[in-house]
Amino acid sequence: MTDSPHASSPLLQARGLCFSRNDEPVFGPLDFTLGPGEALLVLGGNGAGKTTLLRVLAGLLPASGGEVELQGRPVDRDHLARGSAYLGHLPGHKADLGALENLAYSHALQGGDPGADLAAALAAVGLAGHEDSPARRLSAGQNKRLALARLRLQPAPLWLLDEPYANLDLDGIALVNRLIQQHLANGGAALLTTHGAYAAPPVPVRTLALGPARVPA
Ligand SMILES: Nc1ncnc2c1ncn2[C@@H]1O[C@H](COP(=O)(O)OP(=O)(O)OP(=O)(O)O)[C@@H](O)[C@H]1O
Repeated sequence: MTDSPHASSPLLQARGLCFSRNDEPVFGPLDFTLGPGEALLVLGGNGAGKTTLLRVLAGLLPASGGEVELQGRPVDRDHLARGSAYLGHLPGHKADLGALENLAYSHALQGGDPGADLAAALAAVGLAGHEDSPARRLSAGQNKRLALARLRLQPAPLWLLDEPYANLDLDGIALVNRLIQQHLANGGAALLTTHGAYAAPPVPVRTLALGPARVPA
């Protein structure tokens, strides 16, 4: 996926990465690496900091300390945002725009290939026939599928998937697994969280355990 002079470096490397809120540690310090073709499952109970970690790696939140490198280069939040594709709990679609318009909007925003066949991308996630449906009229699972179409078109090597199986039927779960498999086979990497005992990526995964959530005194 990269032909940079740093191609032999891990795709992602975190050293001493930590995040605190109001001086209360949420996670870390964490040290981990993720190579091309690898998946890392972030484990931890409710409130352990899994979403926060993914948001820090997506450049959406500032780390409180530590360093992150992408393909051997130290990166700031802007680089993280550009070098990763984040699939969060909330799909972030424009409620009044149709599925195809939403996809076109996010695709343009991420600087995607202007020649991409967006209708085919919708069909590939099972949304053929919903091109003109406003996002507010899509079900939770259909909104997740629309977010998966966006993810599939994003050229970022690092995928950050927060509960990617949530709201999906069995066919949708298989779709996520296929997308992860293809992404890894293409030299990408994925960090993901899942609470679902019913779903896990069909690839060897390493795990990263976050500590238990803090219980207020
Ligand atoms: N916007 C916020 N403002 C203040 N505290 C927050 C905010 N978002 C999360 N937190 C707190 O940060 C901690 C970590 O939350 P986070 O969402 O990262 O946990 P998680 O491991 O993803 O949990 P879950 O499994 O329930 O999704 C929790 O204690 C949570 O209450």
